[in-house]
Amino acid sequence: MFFDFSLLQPLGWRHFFFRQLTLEQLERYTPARVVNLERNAVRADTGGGSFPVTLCSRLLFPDDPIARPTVGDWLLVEPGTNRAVERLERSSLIHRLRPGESSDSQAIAANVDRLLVVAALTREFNLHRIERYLVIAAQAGVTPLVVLSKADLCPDPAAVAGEVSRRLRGAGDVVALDLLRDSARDALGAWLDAGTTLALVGSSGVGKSTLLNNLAGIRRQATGATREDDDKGRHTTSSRSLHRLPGELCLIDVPGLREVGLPPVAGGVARRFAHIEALAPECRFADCTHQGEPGCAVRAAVQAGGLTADELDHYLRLQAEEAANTRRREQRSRQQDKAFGKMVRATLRAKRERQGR
Ligand SMILES: Nc1nc2c(ncn2[C@@H]2O[C@H](COP(=O)(O)OP(=O)(O)OP(=O)(O)O)[C@@H](O)[C@H]2O)c(=O)[nH]1
Ligand SMILES: [Zn+2]
Repeated sequence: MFFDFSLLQPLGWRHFFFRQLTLEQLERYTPARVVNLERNAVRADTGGGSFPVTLCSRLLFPDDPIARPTVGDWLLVEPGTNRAVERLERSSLIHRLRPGESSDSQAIAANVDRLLVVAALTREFNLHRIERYLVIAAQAGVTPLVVLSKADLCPDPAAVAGEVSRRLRGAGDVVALDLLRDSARDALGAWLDAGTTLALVGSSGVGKSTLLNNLAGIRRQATGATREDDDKGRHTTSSRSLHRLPGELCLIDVPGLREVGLPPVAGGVARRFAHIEALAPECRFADCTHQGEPGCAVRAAVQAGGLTADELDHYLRLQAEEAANTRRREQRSRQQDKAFGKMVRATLRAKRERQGR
């Protein structure tokens, strides 16, 4: 008796996941999507509502912490016991540098089709912060959709949208909205096919919950009151959830995502700034840093107006950050390997000594 897979489609199930299953797994387990994660409590859904699942120890303590199930992951669950025995390969993974002193990646959301980057058109508006999310999207291979909220508070939202759009260079879309009055579904409809999974990111107070409610068809009364200190701390829970919205949309909400350090893996910056990287081979020096060397094709592009100095400057800074994070991670894992090797040698030596006696 097989499970009815049509129940999973509104949850984002697709061929990519189905083809990972063996016949035996099909008979024994049910696929379930992780819809809530709070500390070690995991809830999943098979189409009929969420329920708690326990993770087998292999899933709970993988070699690489990034492999641990996160919101949006598909698990194979044993009916009856609700024990998850397997995590399916991900179609995408949004991750960032784990905040604090660590050099690890932190998984934010798995199996995401589009990254909804929300930024408010207020005094706190910051193009560089948006661009940072764009690198994270590029790293994950997920197309971004930038939602500029609070358009009603900005004298010329179209101009800002145009500026963001130029920076995107076709690698995503931009929409400016008054989230309290406009219909987000009308405005974003073209990008929201049934079965799409969105991940919602943006600073505190930019309107993420308002956008979620708007997409869910819940329109709160406009109070006219807007918080002035949008970027300042407001305590948010650590719970991350996947919400099911009308039109078979899944939206992953990541509260409290204020720090967005680039994950310690190369690739995101190069992909996001492919138009700059493509110029580098034209520089006179193969190791040109584009910081003032003669014959620099990248600086020449700035002179010619094809690139703004600000964009180049931010690219260089993000590139340095990504490289530093990656280096730190490699150093750490070398140290761990060394410590592990030392332990193995000590154990072998002890064994030899015991046998020698
Ligand atoms: N004028 C105006 N106010 C908005 C708009 N969108 C959201 N707001 C208001 O901005 C405030 C913050 O919105 P939220 O949706 O709570 O922001 P958030 O991003 O979910 O914030 P956190 O939960 O802290 O991450 C609320 O008072 C909203 O009513 C908009 O488009 N225009
Ligand atoms: Zn150069």
